[in-house]
Amino acid sequence: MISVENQQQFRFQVNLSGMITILSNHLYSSPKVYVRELLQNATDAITARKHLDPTYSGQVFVELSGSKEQPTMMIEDNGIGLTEADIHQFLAVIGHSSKIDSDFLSTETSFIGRFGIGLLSCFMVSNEIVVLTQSIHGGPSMKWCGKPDGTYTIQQLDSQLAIGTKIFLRCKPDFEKYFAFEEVKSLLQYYGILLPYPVSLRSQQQQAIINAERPLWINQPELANSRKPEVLAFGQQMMAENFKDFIPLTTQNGSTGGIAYILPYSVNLNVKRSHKVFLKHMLVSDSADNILPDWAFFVKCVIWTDELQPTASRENFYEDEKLQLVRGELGEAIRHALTQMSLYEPARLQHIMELHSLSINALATEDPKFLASIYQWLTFESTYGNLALQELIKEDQTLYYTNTADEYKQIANVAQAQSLLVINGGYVYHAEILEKLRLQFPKLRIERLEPEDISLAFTNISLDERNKYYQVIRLADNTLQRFRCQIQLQRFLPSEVPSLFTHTKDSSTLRQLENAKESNSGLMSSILGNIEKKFQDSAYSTLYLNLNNPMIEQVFSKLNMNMLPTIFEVLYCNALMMGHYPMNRQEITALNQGIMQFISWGISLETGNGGNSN
Ligand SMILES: Nc1ncnc2c1ncn2[C@@H]1O[C@H](COP(=O)(O)OP(=O)(O)OP(=O)(O)O)[C@@H](O)[C@H]1O
Repeated sequence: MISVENQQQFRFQVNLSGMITILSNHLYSSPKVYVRELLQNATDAITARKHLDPTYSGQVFVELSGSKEQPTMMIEDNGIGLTEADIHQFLAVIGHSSKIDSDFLSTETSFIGRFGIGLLSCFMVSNEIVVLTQSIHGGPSMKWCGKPDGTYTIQQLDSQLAIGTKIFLRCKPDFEKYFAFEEVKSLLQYYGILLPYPVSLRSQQQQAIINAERPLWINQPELANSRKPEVLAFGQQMMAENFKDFIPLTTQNGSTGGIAYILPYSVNLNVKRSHKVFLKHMLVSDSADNILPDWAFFVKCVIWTDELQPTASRENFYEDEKLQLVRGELGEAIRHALTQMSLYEPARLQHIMELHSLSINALATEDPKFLASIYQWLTFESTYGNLALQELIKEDQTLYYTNTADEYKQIANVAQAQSLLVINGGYVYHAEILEKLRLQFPKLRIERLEPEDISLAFTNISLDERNKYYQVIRLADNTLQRFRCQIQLQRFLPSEVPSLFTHTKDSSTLRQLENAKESNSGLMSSILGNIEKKFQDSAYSTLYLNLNNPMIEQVFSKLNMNMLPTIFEVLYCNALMMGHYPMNRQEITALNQGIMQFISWGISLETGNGGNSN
């Protein structure tokens, strides 16, 4: 064993160029972010100076010069500057930031930077970073020169500079486009459009003011409603979408606010959420996906916040309690605005709901209060057409709804012809919403309709008819017994529908078990077989045959008894297909044999042999 006295301590060595490769390949989305990091540092330096003198007004100046082959950039701020000690402590130590205490995750800060790595992003576009700086705390002006191999030099300047910092970058070969005037201008605008102090850009030939006007409603989103054209134009500029409507957002403490622009087209639930977020006036992300509740996928937001913590890549925010609170409150602001619209601007709400029913429905299933305030405007497919619930309620009858689209398809024709109001609950969230409404508002008379309930609207055949067709009904029952299906001869509308298949819950379970058994073998199949036995006695389905239908009428009154078993089997299989029920092996075989039989009858008729053999 090595004794403690013999142990030697070493320091980790950092391979800076390796780290830069990691950062540029995995942390930063593009070399463009060097502009963001420089602008952020300048902003933080101005904020730090403002802490000492709140009346101080900051400014940032960017200059592009050098030759076409090797352009250079200089960014100058009149912020707090750095002393020689600051340089050694912060500029030259990777991962050390002057902007935060050691326990940075729990500390609130008025600065954007916090990780002490942002400046390294400049090495993506330059092989040298030169910093000239004069601290507000006095001391000589300093020059620091850092290289990507991890070496740096530091020297005192002979002359005294104005308080602030100038950073110089010389472009690496092949990165010239990141130093082009238009590119730098658009990057500065992209990140710095909302900065509260002037940012300007100059080259030998051109100059530009980056953030000429800062909208008034940025600090007071409630003002946005009275400046609609301006706010919509801002949305167009920010997100290149032709928005028509928006909802201003603020949280209770006022530290986060923004504009939720309503997307002018429908989107599906899986659409990528991407909101633009400004942190302390600087754009940090244009693809933040965790700042609003999931249901709010019908809005694209511009958010500004002073309180959230960005991740090191700046592309998203830490999932902490603060973010959860902010997300909840921003969601609440949208919900509140929609509820207010339901009271005072129903047409506006209706328009939004038509475009974004999926999102609104998702919210309605989550939130009973919201559901209560907007349910009248929810639109459903029904046997009376596509109508808002308030129209359907006016009909003054029970609102039946099916649980699935298949159930609806199966009974819609019949229900329609009998003026029965049935809603298709098969769309995403619809059955869930109707069930919630049923429990929340018993007065609305909403009922779940099982396919077997539809027979309530059928007319029984007369006693005479029953006697007349007794033999045929028995034969039909016997034929379909092997499918555990019973026959009901009734009259219903529309008369074009010859038959209708319905089944009980047990029968539905049994059908699923049978199908599962067919596609499994061995042990699994015998387990399923045992379960199946439990349902066999109670699992009956019903095939309603419609005596109003001329073909059924003929089947019962005119046909040769020999042909009937095949006809009933095919009618049964046809009704299954119409109801979109998967068929088992026995049923498919019956259908095949039936079709063959019909073909052979057809041929016999053609050749004059009659059509009554089997
Ligand atoms: N323009 C500037 N004025 C004054 N100090 C600066 C300036 N730019 C950089 N610094 C100093 O250099 C340090 C390192 O900067 P860097 O951008 O690497 O990290 P950061 O801004 O602290 O954190 P982050 O990595 O989150 O951006 C800063 O903490 C700050 O002390």
